[in-house]
Amino acid sequence: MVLCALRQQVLRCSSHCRTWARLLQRQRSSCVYSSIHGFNQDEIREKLQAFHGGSIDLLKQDSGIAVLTINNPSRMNAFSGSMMIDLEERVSQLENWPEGKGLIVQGAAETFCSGSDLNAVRAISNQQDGMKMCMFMQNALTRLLRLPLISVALVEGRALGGGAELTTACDFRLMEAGSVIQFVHKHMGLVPGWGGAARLVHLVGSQNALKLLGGAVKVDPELGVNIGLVDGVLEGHQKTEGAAPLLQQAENWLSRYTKGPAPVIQAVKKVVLSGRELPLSEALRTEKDIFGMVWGAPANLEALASKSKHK
Ligand SMILES: CCCC(=O)SCCNC(=O)CCNC(=O)[C@H](O)C(C)(C)COP(=O)(O)OP(=O)(O)OC[C@H]1O[C@@H](n2cnc3c(N)ncnc32)[C@H](O)[C@@H]1OP(=O)(O)O
Repeated sequence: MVLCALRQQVLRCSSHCRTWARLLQRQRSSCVYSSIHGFNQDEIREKLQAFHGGSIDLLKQDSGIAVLTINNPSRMNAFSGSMMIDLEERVSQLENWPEGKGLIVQGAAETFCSGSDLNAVRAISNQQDGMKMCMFMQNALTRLLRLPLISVALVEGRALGGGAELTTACDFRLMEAGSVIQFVHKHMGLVPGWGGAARLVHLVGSQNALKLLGGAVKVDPELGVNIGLVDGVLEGHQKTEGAAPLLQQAENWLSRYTKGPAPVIQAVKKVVLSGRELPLSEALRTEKDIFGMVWGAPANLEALASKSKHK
């Protein structure tokens, strides 16, 4: 009897291991570009490294919510080349965080991010380098969006150009009253290249995306909420007396979605992600695999044992 139960447990474990392996394989293929697309990650890393300044800082908290800070205040948190590399490394760390549940992406010193560092942009303004930088950032931001964590961009001050694109690589966007998201690319003779246009169309529809990009429209919190780009407006803590610090407000907002055991929250994100990205049949098969990982797992057994009512 005991042997039989043990055998069943071993079988269940090895089936979970196979499912994990398959899902991990899918996660590894999170990148859009690889060598088959002529993309050489080491080559572009070396080039980007030459444009240093600033950092991307990661704080993993015991609550399971991490904070990623874009930190280059003297340039309004513009992305230098070394920050692009930092971002990719921080995403790798988050991909390997079993206790993780949520992520807040913020800018340092009360502003979000003013896009690419224009000094680096000028230095690599030839077409080939621009394309390589674009592929590197699309890979990093696609992996950010595909993390098994529920992510929020906390927009304070300005999110311009690539900064606006970065907000779309999170599941949700929160804006402080008075802040602005603006796809200024048109004014720079550009279009988004970090995947921001494709994600924007998914978020707000092609009509609204065309208006925002074609008009380089300044999106304030009210417009953002109206078109479905923005999920919540936070009180400016400096202007509103008694308001909690913005990061605290964002953590409170996010915590309603991250409450619970990490494997369950990660599974929630994974089923939504597969529904969002995969054709229906494949999404259904992935959902089945993910379901198999939570079914009969500790959180499920505990919930069954507690005979909870959902009142
Ligand atoms: C595919 C990616 C496409 C892209 O992201 S292209 C880049 C798009 N972003 C931009 O064009 C932003 C340009 N900057 C601005 O419009 C303004 O600086 C901004 C952000 C509205 C802030 O204006 P102000 O508050 O008046 O402050 P300021 O202009 O004096 O800026 C303070 C210091 O920050 C610097 N800065 C701001 N954005 C930068 C950027 N993207 N790259 C490099 N440096 C940047 C700015 O040059 C200034 O430096 P400094 O004090 O003059 O040494």
